[in-house]
Amino acid sequence: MAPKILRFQTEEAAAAALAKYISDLSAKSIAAHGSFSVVLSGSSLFDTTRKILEPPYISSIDWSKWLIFFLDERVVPLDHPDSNYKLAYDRFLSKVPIPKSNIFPMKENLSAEEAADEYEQRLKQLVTNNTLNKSPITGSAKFDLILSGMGPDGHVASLFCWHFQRFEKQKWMTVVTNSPKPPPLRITFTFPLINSASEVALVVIGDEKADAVKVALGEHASHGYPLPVQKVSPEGNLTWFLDSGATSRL
Ligand SMILES: O=C(O)[C@H](O)[C@@H](O)[C@H](O)[C@H](O)COP(=O)(O)O
Repeated sequence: MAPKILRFQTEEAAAAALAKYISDLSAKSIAAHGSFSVVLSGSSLFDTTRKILEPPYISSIDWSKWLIFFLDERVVPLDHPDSNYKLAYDRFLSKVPIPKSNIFPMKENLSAEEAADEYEQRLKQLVTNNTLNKSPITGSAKFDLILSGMGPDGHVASLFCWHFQRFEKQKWMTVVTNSPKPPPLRITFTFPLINSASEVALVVIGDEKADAVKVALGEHASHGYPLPVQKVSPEGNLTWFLDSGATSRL
């Protein structure tokens, strides 16, 4: 399906639209199957998700039905300043009544390979016991929503331009040992898992993202050696949330 490209004059307007989009999807998913599975990336995403913590959403959303997963994680303890879990907890999860048992961080104190395998097995188990939906096309977990940022180089999750992990076809999770964005050791969803989702929102704010947005969405969008973000093509819907900085080169 063609992506929906939402352009906003200001980051404030993008944040307001993102909060409504998340809230609507939460209500729709809970009505359809009793839960809302949400995958979070890291970094600046939590600036733009801030309005979900404000009225009316903070009290209208049924937080008890949310299930939280992590798109990528740095291989550090969960209370380390570099941890995506810690960032999500500090900026978002600690402020809403999502039951702790509904939050699925990657395991600490394992090697990167062990932690990636363990997370993949845990996701498979959650599909088997019907906690997570399953894609009828790929057989992968089918998340209700993946909320992802994009790096200035067009990376998503920890899938980077010149790294082989972006071509993974089988595994749901993989390891990156030399991330150009520090820290270097990471665990990440692969494209087969990302693209099995019902909805992916790409939240891209600021003019340092404008070049990659131009490559991905511009009139002469490159198809030669696509940026990782250009490989985001979910079974369901893809929605871009962009501010005027990010679209300044379109
Ligand atoms: O581990 C991380 O850093 C993130 O999960 C990563 O994939 C992030 O979404 C992009 O790097 C964009 O980050 P910014 O929004 O800060 O540019």
